Order: sequence, then structure tokens, then C-alpha cells
Amino acid sequence: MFRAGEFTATHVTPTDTEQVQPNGVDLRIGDILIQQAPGRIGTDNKDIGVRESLTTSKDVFTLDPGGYIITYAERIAVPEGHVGFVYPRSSLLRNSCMLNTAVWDAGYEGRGEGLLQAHCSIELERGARIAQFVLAEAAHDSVYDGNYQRERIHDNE
Ligand SMILES: O=c1ccn([C@H]2C[C@H](O)[C@@H](COP(=O)(O)OP(=O)(O)OP(=O)(O)O)O2)c(=O)[nH]1
Repeated sequence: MFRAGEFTATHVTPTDTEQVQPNGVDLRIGDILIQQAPGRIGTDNKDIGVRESLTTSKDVFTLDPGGYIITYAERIAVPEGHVGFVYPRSSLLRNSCMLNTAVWDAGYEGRGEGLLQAHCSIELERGARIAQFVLAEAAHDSVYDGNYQRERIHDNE
């Protein structure tokens, strides 16, 4: 069963009332990164290639078509007994852009990332709501203890 937005909001920090939706919590753009060097995924290890922040003096990003990494502004803590999913805000896909996401494991805590595919140029403001996080009840044996645990957990990271 998916949890109500009010419950999910207790696991997303910070949130204001505008972000709390009936079935989830909107996530804001923290930063936008562009990949500079290739990564590698092997059978027993992985490397993330160098990514750099798109610098902007006005907190407005004007994106050409392409692929970009979005970091979310909020800290998420997936509670035990749950799994998280992120969906794009529909205004994004109505503008020919898509946010690709993966599974948010029970026990994960941090400020995560998504992959924005821009099929048309788009202007995005830092802090704009771009996605929605939902929590569903789920059975699991262990909790998340991978490389991304506590990523960007502090405000200045
Ligand atoms: O769209 C997503 C989905 C998940 N996560 C976070 C939460 C999740 O718990 C963590 C790790 O995701 P996953 O297990 O898919 O990554 P992995 O590449 O398998 O890394 P690891 O070996 O650490 O599990 O990343 C994101 O930031 N963005």
C-alpha cells in the first residue's frame, strides 16, 4: 500500500506545505550536474565518472537538449518496512523532458539524484518542484548499506 503524502513528508526534509501532495511529496531541484568523464560498471565494482555542477549566477538553468543529473534539495530517509519511488512532475513530460529514477531502498538516507532527459530546451530554476517522492510498504531482509548511504546529508555538500 502506498502511504499518504502527510506520512511521507515526515521522511523528507525540509518540506513546506506546498510540497505535500495527496499521495507523495514534491522534490525540488538542488543542483544540476553534467557528466564530464565516463564511469564504469563492472561485475563486482563501479565507478562514477566526474560530474560538474552547471554554474549559474541567477539560479536559473537554461538547458540544451541532452542528459543531466539532478540532485534533489531534500534529504530523504526511507523508513524500514518501506520502499521509495520517484516520479517526474507531469509538467516536465508535457515539456518533452523526462526524469529517470531507480529504487529507493529501505534504510537509505541522503540527498539522491535523478537523470533528466531534455528532448527540448528547457529553463529550470533551482528550488523548482520537479518530481514527486512516494513511499510504499514493502517487505525486506536487510537495509541499504551501499556507497551512496548518507550522500550529501549535510546542508553544504
Ligand atoms: O532514482 C534514484 C533511486 C535511488 N537513489 C538512491 C536511493 C537508493 O537506496 C540508493 C542506491 O540505489 P541503488 O541500490 O539502485 O544503487 P546501486 O547502483 O545498486 O548502488 P549500491 O551498490 O550502493 O546499491 O540511491 C537515488 O538517488 N535516485
